[in-house]
Amino acid sequence: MTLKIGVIGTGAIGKEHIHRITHKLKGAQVVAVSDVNLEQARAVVEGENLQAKVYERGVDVINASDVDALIVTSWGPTHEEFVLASIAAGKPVFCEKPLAVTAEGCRQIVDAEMAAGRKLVQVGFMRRFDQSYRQLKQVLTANTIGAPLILNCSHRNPQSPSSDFSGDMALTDSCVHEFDVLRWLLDDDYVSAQVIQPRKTRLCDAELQDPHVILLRTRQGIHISIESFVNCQYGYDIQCQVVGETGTANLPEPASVPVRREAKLSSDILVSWKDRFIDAFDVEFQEWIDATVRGEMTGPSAWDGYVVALTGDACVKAKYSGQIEPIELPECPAFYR
Ligand SMILES: NC(=O)c1ccc[n+]([C@@H]2O[C@H](COP(=O)([O-])OP(=O)(O)OC[C@H]3O[C@@H](n4cnc5c(N)ncnc54)[C@H](O)[C@@H]3O)[C@@H](O)[C@H]2O)c1
Ligand SMILES: O[C@H]1[C@H](O)[C@@H](O)[C@H](O)[C@@H](O)[C@H]1O
Repeated sequence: MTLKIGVIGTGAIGKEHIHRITHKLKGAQVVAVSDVNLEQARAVVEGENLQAKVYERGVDVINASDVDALIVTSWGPTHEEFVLASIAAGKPVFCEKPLAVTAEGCRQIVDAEMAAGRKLVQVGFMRRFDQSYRQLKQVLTANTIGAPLILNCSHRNPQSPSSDFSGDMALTDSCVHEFDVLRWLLDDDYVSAQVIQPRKTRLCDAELQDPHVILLRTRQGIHISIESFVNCQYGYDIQCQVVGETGTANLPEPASVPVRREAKLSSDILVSWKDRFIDAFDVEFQEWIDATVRGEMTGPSAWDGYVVALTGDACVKAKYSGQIEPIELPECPAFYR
């Protein structure tokens, strides 16, 4: 069976996903697209040589009779509406992060999915599908470095990731990837957050605080430090080091040829999330397509999206209070265990 997909949002990542589904992956076809920028949606259909209808409204893609499943890659504040409409239509939906821009919005989605009685929602936390994170998890699972005690992580973008990047988006839009992948890596949850605002870089919008340092504590007492620096200038650099009782384990660097030349040793650093996680996105979508065809949902769930949003909210609160703020997670419903 070929899974017939409708895509809402044909911007940067929407285009990427349409391309990989059409030209790289197996088992799915994009049959409908929508974007408030209709011209752009039409250009993507033409550029990718798709046999797909272009709809003015996302909700019409969701309700189209030939669409089996949805991909939501529109602007973050629209996600909640489209995910809820997909659940109401009884159709599986892959939603790019954030699941919703508020924790309340994520909770509505969790409640709607549980009421529907079937897992339909997957959230685009692609790092769980990245080979280097999977290798790091294997090292921890094999107990190679003993119990994890401390994590030192960095999330660095060369420049602010989008033109509308503002306010606390470093905490609610960028570091969501760390919030998700680290609890998955450790099989743990967070209990508190503290946010430090170091000296600001001059090389960004004057109103933006950049960088941030986020300190999280987990139920097992593991201390996590995340440096978020979204205008670091030099590249797209994601780091994670786990300090365990008997050793340390680092997230492997993306492969690059070390060059020795003119008394220097150098290797390339990537500059975009598109390249750093290109293979992870491919694996993420192939697994989603295959699971959806089997009638299953195996990736990061709406509950994961909700936990991440609660963590982001606690970080925003901690940023302005200057205090260590508790992260109070409700018990995970049996539906998601
Ligand atoms: N997983 C990742 O690493 C990753 C990377 C980039 C973006 N994202 C997420 O993907 C989403 C899109 O990001 P992007 O970089 O492609 O942004 P973008 O601005 O390039 O694209 C967003 C698109 O959504 C469209 N849009 C806005 N409102 C809409 C509506 N009501 N109906 C249909 N289309 C609408 C816009 O016209 C635009 O084309 C964001 O939520 C972002 O956080 C995730
Ligand atoms: O939307 C983007 C994307 O998710 C990237 O992976 C991340 O590095 C950026 O900081 C974020 O804002």
